[in-house]
Amino acid sequence: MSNARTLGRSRRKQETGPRAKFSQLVPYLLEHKAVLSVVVVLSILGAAASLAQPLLVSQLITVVQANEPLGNLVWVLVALVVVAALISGYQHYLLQRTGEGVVLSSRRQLVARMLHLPIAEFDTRRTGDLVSRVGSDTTLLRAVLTQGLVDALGGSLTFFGALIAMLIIDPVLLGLTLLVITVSVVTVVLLSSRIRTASLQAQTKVGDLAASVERAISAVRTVRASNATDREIAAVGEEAKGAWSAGIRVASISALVVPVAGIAMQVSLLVVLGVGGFRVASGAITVASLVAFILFLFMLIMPLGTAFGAITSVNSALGALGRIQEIIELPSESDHDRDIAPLADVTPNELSALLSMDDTAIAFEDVHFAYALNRSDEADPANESVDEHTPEGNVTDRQPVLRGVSFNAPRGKRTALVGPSGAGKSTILALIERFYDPSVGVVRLAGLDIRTLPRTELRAQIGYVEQDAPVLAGTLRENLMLATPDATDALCEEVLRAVNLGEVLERNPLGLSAPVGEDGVMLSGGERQRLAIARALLAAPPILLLDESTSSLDGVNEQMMRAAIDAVAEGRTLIVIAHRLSTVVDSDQIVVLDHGEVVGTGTHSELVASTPLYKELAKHQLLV
Ligand SMILES: Nc1ncnc2c1ncn2[C@@H]1O[C@H](COP(=O)(O)OP(=O)(O)OP(=O)(O)O)[C@@H](O)[C@H]1O
Repeated sequence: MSNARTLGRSRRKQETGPRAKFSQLVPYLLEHKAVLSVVVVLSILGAAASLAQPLLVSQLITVVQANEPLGNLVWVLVALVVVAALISGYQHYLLQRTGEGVVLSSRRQLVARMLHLPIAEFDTRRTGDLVSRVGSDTTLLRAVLTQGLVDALGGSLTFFGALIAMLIIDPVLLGLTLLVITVSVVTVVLLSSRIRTASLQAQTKVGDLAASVERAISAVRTVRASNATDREIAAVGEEAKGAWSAGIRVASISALVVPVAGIAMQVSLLVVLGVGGFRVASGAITVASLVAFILFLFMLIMPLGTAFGAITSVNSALGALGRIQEIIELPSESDHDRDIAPLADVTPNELSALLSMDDTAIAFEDVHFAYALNRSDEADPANESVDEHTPEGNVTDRQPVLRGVSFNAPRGKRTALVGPSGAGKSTILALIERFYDPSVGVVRLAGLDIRTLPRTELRAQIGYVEQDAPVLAGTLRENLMLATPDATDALCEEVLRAVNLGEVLERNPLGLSAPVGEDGVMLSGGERQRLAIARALLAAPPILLLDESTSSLDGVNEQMMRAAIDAVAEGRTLIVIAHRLSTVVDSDQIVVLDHGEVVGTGTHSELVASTPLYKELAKHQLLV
């Protein structure tokens, strides 16, 4: 398939967006089937109480006309009105509650799926848009129950009850009424699919807006420093305007629905009054019957009016559901495993034992890898071969990042990865963590292909210190305990001191409960990195991957960093990406990468002699 066609397809998909059917809502509703059954019973009772009222009124008129005693008729009528109102109030509460329940479970499902998505999904999706799906789209589901189902259910019962009663009273009048109603129903049905499309676009625009707010806020310092605040405000304003105009489009289509219901009401009332009056005069029906017929007419039209109104909210909910389901239906990270290889039957203890015996902790064997370029390249980046032609696009689109990488990281030793920026060093760590799978070749842990290991077991053996923003918003304690939720405070303090962060602990009276700020902004760059190292140290994994910060550190900080690395290196396999050669000269092994290829492996002195690129790097950093 040509790229142009792929692009055309993805653009079309973007315009119409993901669509949801009403049936996709059913699983959410089934979760609440007990409450919904109560609501159904209440609806039947409520409809019966409402439908009995015109009959009683008609009887009342007949009794008054015949000058007979009223008896308890009035009281029964009053009681019916009160019971109908109470039933409807309680039913409304139950539905609101269930609506909240649907929102809750959709949020839980959505977040659970999101956090299990393959890392490659996050490379191409916008954070703000994802957040907006959890926050905004899910709330729209509530309306299906509160405004949609209640009216559909209670309303349809009253509607059909009224229809039967009217048929019994006067089929001719009913025929005329139905004619008017049918025209209005057809009009509304025709409008409803347009409302759904417009609502979906509106929700997509809200997602775009959230993404652009997130973009500006997450880089607020850079934006401020670049004097770009006003431009960012304008850009966010544009997105807000997009959401506004999409909202206006929904409003203008749904505004057409309201008068249709009104007109149906008025025209049918006029017809019934006119023709009904004539039929009373001609003796075809009695006055009491006409009054009852008119009351039933209201019961017929009113649910129709509210149902017409609910069409907007139900269609908005279906638009939002489309965006929710789009994420929920994405394969999760581990869904790929079934296609790759059967999982090895190895317990965590066996894995640790294997690791403590094998001389090679991690091995790369002729590993090739390329990142998927964009979303239209829908094929799974984890499973694809670089040499394959995917159904969606030609692989010449995808730049190989690793090209035949092979090296062994010996157990208990320190291996350093060095090379120019973009050489593929961080990608190697990402493959060890199985954020991505190699296109060709194998990555082994203690001799086992890591694709045959459950990801949780694999990751339990590995500590990973990211290069950027390795600190989460929250407290020092929360950051430390991310991988080890049952660590004691004493242990936390010990690891902080081991990485020279004792001072951070002492400068705030809150100690471990001291907040670190969004992305750890309350800490310096060096402190952030060391906090991440302390976190890894607390988990005490046998293998540690460390992507050293590129930020330049002053002498003292650099010294502290080296001490921290020495502390974590003790007794474990360390693979460290070094941007400063000074950090790695004493490594047991240095692997030099260039353009995704290993161009040299050895110790510092060996590489200075054998590998011109390394010699060059060392010369630049004044090490030779
Ligand atoms: N998530 C991603 N999606 C697409 N391309 C990526 C992704 N991450 C990295 N790349 C690309 O892969 C190449 C290798 O990146 P990588 O981060 O592995 O290099 P590096 O050697 O660690 O660089 P640095 O020293 O600057 O951190 C780069 O060209 C980069 O643009």
